[in-house]
Amino acid sequence: MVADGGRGAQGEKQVLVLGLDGAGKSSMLQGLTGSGTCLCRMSLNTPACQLDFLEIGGGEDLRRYWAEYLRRTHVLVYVVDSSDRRRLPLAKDELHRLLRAEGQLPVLVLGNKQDKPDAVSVPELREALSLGGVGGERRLYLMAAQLGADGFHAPCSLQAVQDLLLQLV
Ligand SMILES: Nc1nc2c(ncn2[C@@H]2O[C@H](COP(=O)(O)OP(=O)(O)OP(=O)(O)O)[C@@H](O)[C@H]2O)c(=O)[nH]1
Ligand SMILES: [Mg+2]
Repeated sequence: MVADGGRGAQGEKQVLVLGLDGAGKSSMLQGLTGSGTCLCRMSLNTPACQLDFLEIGGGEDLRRYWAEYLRRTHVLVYVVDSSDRRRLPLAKDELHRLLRAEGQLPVLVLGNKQDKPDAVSVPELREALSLGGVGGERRLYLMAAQLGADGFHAPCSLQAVQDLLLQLV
């Protein structure tokens, strides 16, 4: 691989996966890449390119490092636990901190755990995360997801995630 100091490596696209602890980041990576282990770095070969996923944990101690990984990233996946109503304001603040740090980066927000009875809907999530005001040139998508209820992955939603990522990188 050529060390180009930026986002140029042809064929390899870095997908940064962030979100509060327990949001479902590892569940998404396990579902997409089919790997049973819980590593924070995984690759997925598609006909178009190789998607290199990098997950940084969402615990309070790790969040302060999130922004440092944005520069080499082609697309940010931000996973939110839609049933964690108490921490939606925190998830919003952390997301907007990232959006301010990188003005152009494409973002896919996943409203995860839609299977849970207390999950907020996609329109409610758009409101709670203040996504309506994110405008300008940025490509930002919000998708409902159900990434890993007790090891169960909804294959359709994972395929949709992969398809959208390939459009965004
Ligand atoms: N009900 C339900 N549970 C889910 C879903 N996605 C993930 N989980 C569960 O939520 C818990 C946390 O998921 P992880 O994927 O480990 O979360 P994470 O974002 O990687 O968390 P950290 O690595 O600690 O930052 C696990 O017990 C998962 O099985 C979902 O869509 N529905
Ligand atoms: Mg994890």
